[in-house]
Amino acid sequence: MSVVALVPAAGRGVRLGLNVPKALVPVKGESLLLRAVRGLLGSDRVQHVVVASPPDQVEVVAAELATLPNAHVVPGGAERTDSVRLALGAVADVAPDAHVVLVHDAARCFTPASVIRDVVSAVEAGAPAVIPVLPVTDTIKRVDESGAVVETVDRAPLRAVQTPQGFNIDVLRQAYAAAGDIATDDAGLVERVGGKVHTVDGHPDALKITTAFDLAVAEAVLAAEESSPK
Ligand SMILES: Nc1ccn([C@@H]2O[C@H](COP(=O)(O)OP(=O)(O)OP(=O)(O)O)[C@@H](O)[C@H]2O)c(=O)n1
Ligand SMILES: C[C@](O)(CO)[C@H](O)COP(=O)(O)O
Repeated sequence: MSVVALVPAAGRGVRLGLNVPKALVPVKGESLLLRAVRGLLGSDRVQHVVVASPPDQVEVVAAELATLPNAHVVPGGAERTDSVRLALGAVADVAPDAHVVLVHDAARCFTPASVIRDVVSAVEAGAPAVIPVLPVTDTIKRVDESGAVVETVDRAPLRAVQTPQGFNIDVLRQAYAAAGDIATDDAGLVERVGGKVHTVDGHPDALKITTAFDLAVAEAVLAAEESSPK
């Protein structure tokens, strides 16, 4: 029985604005993708990784990951949902004994190993779906079409969702078989088919790099890690 991670990495990174697929953007000389895949395999709880690459960059992405054992590359799709679906389709060949599947954004490459392990452990303990979450720290308002505030939302029960999201593989296959349209959140697809989604603690370092500001934050995180004593 093995754990396989799917890494959607086929996004264009439009909001980052560097004219290169975001997964291939380097931070201190190493791409987000290389860091994300190495983090998964280095957690010691993930045996195989299937990366969904920009379709026109499959060879580039394969070369980027050539030093990592058990990293496999497939062409991704137009939307994140398509990329995850294509990677999920490759699991039967890559890891036929997989019982747990993680879905982890390449853009969350600084996720600590402890979060990856906690997600895998919770699925192995019997949860059909598990997501890492953080409390919402901002004040949240609901507004109308004109932008006027309708109410102040109670943030106590709200959580911001990170990856890796973990699933019993049969549950994720069932959720994707039923998914008709675009959904950026895999656990949301499980909810739609009536599956229970559990949470574990996320981590601030698992931020999704979307904008230039996020990239600057990630560089600061890395610099802090490198300067902290082991
Ligand atoms: N067609 C797509 C779109 C996104 N992703 C991946 O899904 C993750 C989350 O998407 P996001 O952060 O929105 O990335 P981009 O789509 O690249 O960003 P943008 O919308 O700014 O272009 C990323 O790892 C991205 O590579 C993917 O595999 N296939
Ligand atoms: C899965 C996810 O990372 C959870 O925050 C997120 O939903 C990815 O897609 P999005 O386009 O950034 O919403």
